[in-house]
Amino acid sequence: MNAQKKPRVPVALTIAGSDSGGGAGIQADLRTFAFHCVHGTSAITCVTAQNTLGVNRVDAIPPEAVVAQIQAVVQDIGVQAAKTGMLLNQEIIFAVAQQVETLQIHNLVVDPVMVSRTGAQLIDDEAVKTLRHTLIPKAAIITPNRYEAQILSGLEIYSLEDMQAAAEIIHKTLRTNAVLVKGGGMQGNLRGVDIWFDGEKLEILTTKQVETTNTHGTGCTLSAAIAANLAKGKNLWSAVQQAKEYVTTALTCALDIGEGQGPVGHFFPLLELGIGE
Ligand SMILES: Nc1ncnc2c1ncn2[C@@H]1O[C@H](COP(=O)(O)OP(=O)(O)OP(=O)(O)O)[C@@H](O)[C@H]1O
Ligand SMILES: Cc1ncc(COP(=O)(O)O)c(N)n1
Repeated sequence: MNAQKKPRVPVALTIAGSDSGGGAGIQADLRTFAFHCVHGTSAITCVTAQNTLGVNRVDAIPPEAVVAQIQAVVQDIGVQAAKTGMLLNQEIIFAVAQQVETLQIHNLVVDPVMVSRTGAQLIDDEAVKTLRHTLIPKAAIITPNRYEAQILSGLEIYSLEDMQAAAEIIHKTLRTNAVLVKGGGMQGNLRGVDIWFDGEKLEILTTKQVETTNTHGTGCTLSAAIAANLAKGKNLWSAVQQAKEYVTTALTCALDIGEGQGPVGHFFPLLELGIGE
């Protein structure tokens, strides 16, 4: 049995960390998969004690346990797409990259989670190196935010031109199939503008800017939505465009909970249709 076994419904796998506050990580990914009518499966890499104010503690799951979760899902259920989020350390990254290769997991979205929006470093320096060399080259697309794109490209990013240059450098030096540099961390009217580059097409993705500080989990949600769309058989460019629309809608429904940055509202668009009241 391999990753391509066809189930009745599309299946996606998230390989990521748990966020106790429910805003990002595995919790955001599974809600996003469900909203897209894709069956969500998970391999948990670490457990964070976190809320809207920040990350208080992180406990790693042993790499063998991460591998066992991936194998349990893929060997029985099969997955049409997968995403990675917070992978924490180089042992986990290496183990995940090996499983992607061995189990032939296709349609892989790598969200190279390194620094959270609250400024917390979420992965150590050795792990960044391993991510570059083992997992990133296997991805259909990688989705760095502004700060991650700076680390991966070696450029300081302040303008649209900087974002475009970073996307081109990342594509060239890391040999990725496609890259989406996300602009949630940009200032002024660049906030929410993303850059796509696949070696041929350089595109600027713009949607309406949402005036909210409740943006926790936007990156996780975007990459999970891309994976969900790929699991449903959409091509990469359509998957990205539709995921961008979804994250914008979820942002307009962001939740004002906690004292810090609240999460996006994954299912709250349904309330407008009178479902879930
Ligand atoms: N205020 C906003 N208005 C519109 N779109 C936004 C806004 N903030 C973020 N986005 C969009 O959300 C998506 C995620 O980008 P962002 O740069 O926030 O990722 P991130 O930093 O990885 O997210 P996370 O907070 O999960 O780590 C992108 O498509 C980005 O353009
Ligand atoms: C488990 C986990 N995964 C990813 C993020 C990044 O999300 P954010 O930048 O919104 O904090 C996070 N904070 N926690």
